[in-house]
Formats: sequence, C-alpha cells, structure tokens
Amino acid sequence: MKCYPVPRENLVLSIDNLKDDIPEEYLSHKECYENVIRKGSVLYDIFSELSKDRKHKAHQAPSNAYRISDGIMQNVNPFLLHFALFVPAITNQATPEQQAEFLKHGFGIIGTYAQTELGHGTFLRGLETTATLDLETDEFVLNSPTLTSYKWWPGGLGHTANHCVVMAQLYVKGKCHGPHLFFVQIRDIETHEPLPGLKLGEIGAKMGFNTADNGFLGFHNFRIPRNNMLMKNSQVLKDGTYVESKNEKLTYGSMVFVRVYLLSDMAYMLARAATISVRYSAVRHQSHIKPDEPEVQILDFVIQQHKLFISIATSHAFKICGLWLWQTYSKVMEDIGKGSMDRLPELHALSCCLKTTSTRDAGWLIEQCRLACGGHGYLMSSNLPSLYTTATAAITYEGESTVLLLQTARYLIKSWKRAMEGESLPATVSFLSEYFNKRYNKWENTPKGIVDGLKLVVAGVTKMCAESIQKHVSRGQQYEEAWNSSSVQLIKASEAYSRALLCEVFWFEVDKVSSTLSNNLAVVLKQLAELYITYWALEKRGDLLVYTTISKDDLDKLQERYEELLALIRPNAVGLVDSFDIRDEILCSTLGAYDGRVYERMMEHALKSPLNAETVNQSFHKYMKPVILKHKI
Ligand SMILES: CCCCCCCCC/C=C/C(=O)SCCNC(=O)CCNC(=O)[C@H](O)C(C)(C)COP(=O)(O)OP(=O)(O)OC[C@H]1O[C@@H](n2cnc3c(N)ncnc32)[C@H](O)[C@@H]1OP(=O)(O)O
Ligand SMILES: Cc1cc2nc3c(=O)[nH]c(=O)nc-3n(C[C@H](O)[C@H](O)[C@H](O)COP(=O)(O)OP(=O)(O)OC[C@H]3O[C@@H](n4cnc5c(N)ncnc54)[C@H](O)[C@@H]3O)c2cc1C
Repeated sequence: MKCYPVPRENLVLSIDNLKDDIPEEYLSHKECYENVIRKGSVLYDIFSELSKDRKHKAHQAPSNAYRISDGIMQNVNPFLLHFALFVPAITNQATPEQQAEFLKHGFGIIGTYAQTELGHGTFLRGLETTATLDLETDEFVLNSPTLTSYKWWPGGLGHTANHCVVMAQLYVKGKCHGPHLFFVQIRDIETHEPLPGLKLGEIGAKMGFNTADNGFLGFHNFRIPRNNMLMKNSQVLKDGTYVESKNEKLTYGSMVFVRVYLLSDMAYMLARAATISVRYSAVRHQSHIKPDEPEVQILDFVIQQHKLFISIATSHAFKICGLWLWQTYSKVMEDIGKGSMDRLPELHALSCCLKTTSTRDAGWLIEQCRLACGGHGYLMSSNLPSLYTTATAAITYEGESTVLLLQTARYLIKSWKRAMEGESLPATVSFLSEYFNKRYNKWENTPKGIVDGLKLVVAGVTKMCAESIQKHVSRGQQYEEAWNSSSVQLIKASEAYSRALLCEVFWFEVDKVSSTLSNNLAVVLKQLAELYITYWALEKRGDLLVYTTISKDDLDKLQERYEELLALIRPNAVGLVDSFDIRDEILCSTLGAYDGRVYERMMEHALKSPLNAETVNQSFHKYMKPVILKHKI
C-alpha cells in the first residue's frame, strides 16, 4: 500500500499525471470534467491513504488539501462537496451509530449535499421533495412530486457522487414535520449506474465552476431504510413516533459551517489575486511620472496602489476574522453539545453577514485586480478571470447574499428591542445598548475612533430601521409587510454591522499579537490594518457625517493619512504578496509567477493554443477563400 506523508505541496506537485499538457481553457466541457476527475482521483487516493496512515479524523482532508487541490485542479474539484458538506453533514447531524454505519466505507463512497431544488433555494420550508414513512416496511419513500422539486445545483451530483445527503420534507402518518436530512445512495458502487427510481444528470455549462459537476436529481418512489434519516437532533421511531429537535434550525447547521469557512476561503482567493496583480505591477513598466525619466513600474502610480493594497489588507482581514469566527463557531458547537443553544442566533447572524461581505468583497476586489493589469489581466492564462468566476459564485451559494443580510438584520432589530428594554446584550452587539444609553465618545482620528464611529453608524441605521418598521405598522401594515417595506434600510444596517465587525476584529487582533511579533512585522501588519480601517472610513464618510461627530477637517486628515499609508506600504508590497507563499504551480498565472518572466510565459502559453498548431487553419480554404475570391475585384 502506498504510504503518503501529509500531502506537502512538493509531494503532490511532483506527481506527473497531475500536470496538464493542454491548458484547460482549450478542452471541451466534457474533456474538462474528465480531466478533473483524472486529477481529483489521484488526490482522493492520496487523502484516503493519508486518512488510514495518519489517523486523520475520518474522511477529513488535511487542512492544506484545499489549497493544493485549487492549484492542481486549476478549477473546482468535483469531489469538493464530499469534504465540504457531505461528511460534515453526517458528522454534525447523524448519531454516532449512524456515522459509523454511513461512513464505514471511508473514502469508498463519494457524496454531495442535495438541498436546493429547481424551484427553491432560499426558502427551505418551501422545498418540495418528500420523504414519507412506510410503517409496514420500516422505510422512507422519497419522491419528487413536481419538476420544480427536482434537486438542482448540488456539486458533484451529475456524474461524480454515488451518495448524497438529501434535504426533504418529512411526512409521518400524514403530518408534515418540515425539512430533514436523509442519507441516500444514488449510484451502484461497482457500475456507477444510477439506482432504479432516480433521474440524474448535470445542469449544463455555467459562468464558472464548470468542473464542479453541479447536477439534478429526481426521485420516483425511491425507498431508503428508516434509519437513513439523520437522527442526531430529531428522530422517527419504528412505531412512527416523531421526536422533535430541541431547535429545528439545528438541521441547517451544515450551512453555518460552510459560511464560517468561506471567510478563510475568500482570504486565500484574494491572496492569489493580490499576488498576481502586485507582482505584475512590479514587472510592468508603462508611461512616465517625471517626463524626463524612464517609464515607471505601474506599481509606482499611487492610484495603482489604491487599487491593489486594499486587496492585500483585506486578505489578512478575512484570514484573521475567519479565525475569530471559527473560534466562535467551535465554542457555540461545544455549547450545543452540552445542550445550550443560547448563542446559536448570534452565530447565525455573524456567519450570515460576514459570509456575505467576504464573498462580495472578494468578487469586486479580484475584478479590480484584473482591471489593474490592463489587457493581460483579461487573458485566461493570467488566472484572474477564473479566480473571479469562482469567488463570485460564493455570493450566491451557501445562502444568497441579500437573504443572509436580512437574517442578520433580523438579529439586529431583536437586539435593538432588547437594548430598549434594558436587557444585557452579547459583546458583538453590546454597542447598541451604549448607543441607546447615549454613552458614546466624540470622534477621534484613530483606528479605535474609526471602529467606534462605524459602530455608531450601525446603531443609528438600526434605530432608523426600527422606527421605519414602527411607522409602517402604525399606518396599518402587518409586521411582515412593514419589514419588507423597510428592507432597503435593513440591508444597509447589516452591511454596516459586518464592516464594523471586520474593522474591529482585524485591528484588535493585530494589536493583540503585535507585541509577540518582531518590530518590523508588527509595524507592517499594523499599517495594513490601519489602511483597511481608514479605507473604509473614507468609503463610508457619508454615514460617518450623519451618525458621528466627524468633521470635514477630520476627513481631510484621514485622506492624508491614507495616502501616507500607501507610500509606507509601497516598498513592502511585493514582499507582502510573496509572504502569502503561493507557489507558481498553485497560482497558475502567467502574470504572477515568482520569477517575473511575464512576457516569456505569456508567449509560451499562447503557443499552446491548438489554433497555433498550424499556420493556416482549414477554415480558410473551406469558408473564407471562396468568398474572398468571389468578391475579389
Ligand atoms: C470547505 C468549504 C469550501 C466551500 C465549498 C462550497 C462549494 C459550494 C457548495 C454550495 C452549497 C450550497 O449552496 S448548499 C445550499 C445553501 N442554501 C442556503 O443557504 C439556503 C438559504 N436559506 C436559509 O438559510 C433559510 O431558508 C433562511 C433564509 C434563513 C430562511 O429560513 P426560514 O424562513 O425557515 O427562517 P426564518 O423564518 O427567516 O427564521 C426563523 C428563525 O430561524 C433562524 N435561522 C434561520 N436559519 C438559521 C440557521 N442556519 N442557523 C440558526 N438559526 C437559523 C432565524 O434566525 C430565525 O430565528 P428567530 O429570529 O429567532 O425567529
Ligand atoms: C456555483 C453554485 C454551487 C452550488 N452548490 C450547491 C450545492 O452543492 N448544494 C445545494 O443544495 N445548492 C447548491 N447551490 C444552490 C444555492 O445554494 C442556491 O442557488 C442559493 O441558495 C440561492 O437560491 P436560488 O438560486 O433558488 O435563488 P432564490 O432563492 O430563488 O433567490 C433569487 C433571488 O430572489 C431574491 N430573494 C429570494 N428570497 C428573498 C427574500 N427572502 N428576501 C429578499 N429577496 C429574496 C434574492 O435577490 C435572490 O438572489 C449552488 C449554487 C451555485 C451558484
């Protein structure tokens, strides 16, 4: 049996059949899929050997696995959902006995998470797939009663997975108990043929994510044992007794897990885009600053620094905030394990707004990095287009951004009401009480002063939302209608809350560790954190003018400080992206390679185009020549 050490990049990157002879952009839709399955299977083999040899917690890919996989796949790994959602759903939602049973084949099964349907993605209580208990046979019968009830979007569902966790409406003795999760085998292990009673396939080409094998699945009287309902939180007994969960939202736990994880995922996406665009900006010489001097590195244009340094800072902000949120998640999961659900609403609210802000920011910042590279950023070989389409998918999946921000707004409004009633609030929203009790300070042009100012904006906008809802209710609207009427402001409150959280956590975590760092490192990290906070204070100057005591003079001083920070960071910019330590084989970019041989790499890549295999393409003789000759004067 081959033994692999923890997959160090060197090991994995040295495996020959993981390299692509032809760049993926020149493969067909089908060839692309077959190519990632080829590479993904090698990685899957490594991870499964590893889990046996290294006593890795069952089925958990080693932490650096995603990074290595990102590089080798150069696109989304169709096995991703197995690790990202299928296994976590089972380990979080099944009893220990069920986990042992469902995961006994270890890496011998490949799973996905099938929740979204053609007709419903956001409103889970509206899902139409049914799981009806058959008391006589001690089974559930799964059905897709309508076309809109077909599962639609799950990654790996089309042609890769042979099992899935399915979210379906549970029916027992004619009563619907809402969405529950079920462990379902969908393909024969040996032949990989779809099992009888199922209709399976992939949903077609997408803007990106084209190797994720997103698929559809329809059930027709498909039977599974009663024990295949994940029964950690709620149970259906043999006699048909339904034992409800202590909190029905525990069923949604897998989504919270991924939302929490996505912050660090976006940190890594941004680190790659920043590495590519900053290194390229150090290589690219274009135009003059002083007319009598040579063309400059485009990185010397202050506006180029303004476009790019925020990405370096944001990557660190998301990494640090992602670790903070992960610690919060782990603590809440521990509390739930001990029977306390108190902090679940807070965790849900935090994960919703931070997932949304991190995925949205990653999207527009990666696009900003691409645009900062001029035409060459538009080449697939730069890898910036792929980074963009991969990152922006996350704005939608795992909870669409608008919907999640409204979830956080729901929590802010509830917290505001509790503050009005004098209740104590969790630390992450306690500033609402301070605002309500008018305990806040005059504006200070310091990182802490800015954080306090951004919190005042949150409190002020939340108060405005509460008053708007009240106004609509007093005019006769039901609460839900009043909520809908106020939703533009509610979104604003959540966005402001998320930004204040990111600034606060980034600054104070850096401040906390700076004494443990070498002076140089502490100085540079603080410069990045201050740049991030000052950038957002300037972006949100309108709100600060409305809700705080900031003055025009304060803003002018902030603008001056921001430009000072750009100049301070400039000498370290390339060193900062080098410190992300992303190897060329994982960066996959002609513009961002460590050796700076941009133009040579671009030409090498261009010559790989199949079109360049011959000097005259056969279409000339077949189509062009007759027309040219016919119209030749
Ligand atoms: C490694 C990775 C690489 C990354 C790899 C990733 C690759 C891509 C994988 C993608 C996978 C997917 O997309 S999987 C599918 C993802 N789908 C989603 O995320 C669906 C989004 N929709 C939802 O989450 C829900 O339906 C929601 C929008 C919250 C509305 O649901 P409801 O209407 O039932 O809820 P509401 O009535 O609004 O609220 C009822 C109460 O429940 C609470 N509540 C709602 N959701 C909750 C939750 N998740 N946890 C706790 N509490 C929750 C609310 O706060 C309310 O509390 P009170 O205020 O106290 O009443
Ligand atoms: C690349 C990718 C991978 C995916 N992978 C998976 C997977 O592996 N498994 C899985 O189960 N799903 C997966 N999904 C599906 C994803 O979870 C859904 O697309 C997402 O939850 C949004 O649902 P929807 O597409 O049905 O949009 P809808 O819910 O129909 O929402 C459409 C729009 O309506 C508006 N809207 C909806 N509800 C509200 C509201 N309450 N208030 C205000 N506005 C609202 C919003 O603007 C929203 O964008 C994936 C999606 C993508 C793009």
